Amino acid sequence: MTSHWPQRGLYTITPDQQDTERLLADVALVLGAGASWLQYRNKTASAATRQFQATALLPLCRRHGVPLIINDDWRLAAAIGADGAHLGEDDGQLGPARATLGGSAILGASCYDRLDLARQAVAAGASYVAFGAFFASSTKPLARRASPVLLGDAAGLGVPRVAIGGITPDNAPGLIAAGADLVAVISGVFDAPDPAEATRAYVDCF
Ligand SMILES: Cc1ncc(COP(=O)(O)OP(=O)(O)O)c(N)n1
Ligand SMILES: Cc1nc(C(=O)O)sc1CCOP(=O)(O)O
Ligand SMILES: [Mg+2]
Repeated sequence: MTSHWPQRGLYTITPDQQDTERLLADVALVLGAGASWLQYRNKTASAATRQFQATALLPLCRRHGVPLIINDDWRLAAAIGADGAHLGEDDGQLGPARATLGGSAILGASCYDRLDLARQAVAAGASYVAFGAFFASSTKPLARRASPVLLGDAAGLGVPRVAIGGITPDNAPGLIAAGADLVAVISGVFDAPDPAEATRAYVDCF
């Protein structure tokens, strides 16, 4: 269901950035340097700011041919015409999201350290499954931890496997070798002194 988008590569996720100009400038650098997918995630902004920032990111993503996926809120994705949504355990059901966003939308599901959740997610309409956290994450220090073995165990699900959590250009190759199709990164890209250079370092892992 994600077929017209790249099925491998760097999946960048935005940080909690309140300054929209800075957000757009950093995302432009990252997309220009070869990121394959972008997720808009802002856990601290108001609903109005999230709508404003997500709307502003959409033409930028379109210019670079990169899908824009909205974290947590499939209704926002539908409202602005984004390419998909990412739902975790507290973010509602996949079924209504798929019914509203349509068959070609990218619909991601957090599966943490659980293959059973991944199987259920695919049955409910997920177009990719995400596992993590594989390493200690400064963004989410309390994230439960997953083993890379899970990525191999999920090989037969028929959807891309996304790895997340504390991923760096040094540890990404091990996850890719274990079966990750995309690696999802926040701080390793957006906290780097040069986000474009950091992006290229991840892209070179594939
Ligand atoms: C690609 C990807 N994987 C996992 C998550 C985490 O989702 P969730 O557990 O809902 O946590 P929050 O991101 O909402 O804090 C994700 N966003 N993206
Ligand atoms: C948002 C998120 N979800 C995780 C999970 O394990 O489900 S880990 C995580 C944080 C990812 O950020 P960073 O690349 O800075 O570690
Ligand atoms: Mg969530």
